[in-house]
Amino acid sequence: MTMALVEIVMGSRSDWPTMQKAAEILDELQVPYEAKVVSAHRTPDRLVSFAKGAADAGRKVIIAGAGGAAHLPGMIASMTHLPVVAVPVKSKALNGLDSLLSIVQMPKGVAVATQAIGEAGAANAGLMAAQILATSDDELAKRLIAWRTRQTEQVAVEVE
Ligand SMILES: Nc1c(C(=O)O)ncn1[C@@H]1O[C@H](COP(=O)(O)O)[C@@H](O)[C@H]1O
Repeated sequence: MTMALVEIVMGSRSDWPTMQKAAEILDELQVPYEAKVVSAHRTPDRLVSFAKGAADAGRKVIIAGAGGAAHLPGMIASMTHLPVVAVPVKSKALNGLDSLLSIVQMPKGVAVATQAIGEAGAANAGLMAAQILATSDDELAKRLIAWRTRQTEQVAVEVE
């Protein structure tokens, strides 16, 4: 069995349609991952055990998505040295601006790599996680370069 290198965590099952976009990119790049629901607010004990155990469990990067009062990515980052790539999920009430502002304004000393709001941000979170892993994995770096080349070719066809 291949060990998951990336953990995709989200505050609620309702975030999955967004966070699935990260999973799709990781699938395309053949990066093994797991996905689970963890909430700083609703399941605080589960959050602590996940965040404190993630490195020992073999994870190298954490992707964390949450909406509204989105404290999940920052709280995870406070309890692990692993890079946390964050996705502000688009909220119904405020279109994700609340999620973005909750996530992005981290205090100095605890870093979170915040992506754009919604599905594009989730896809880019998958790419960013792969790019981090590719710094020590030459085969993955080749797959990333090929992925980008295909994207460039696709755009070239579309604009012709
Ligand atoms: N922002 C957080 C956290 C957290 O940050 O710990 N836990 C759940 N949530 C968010 O609440 C929103 C609504 O959740 P429900 O759809 O379950 O009511 C979701 O976008 C989730 O990420």
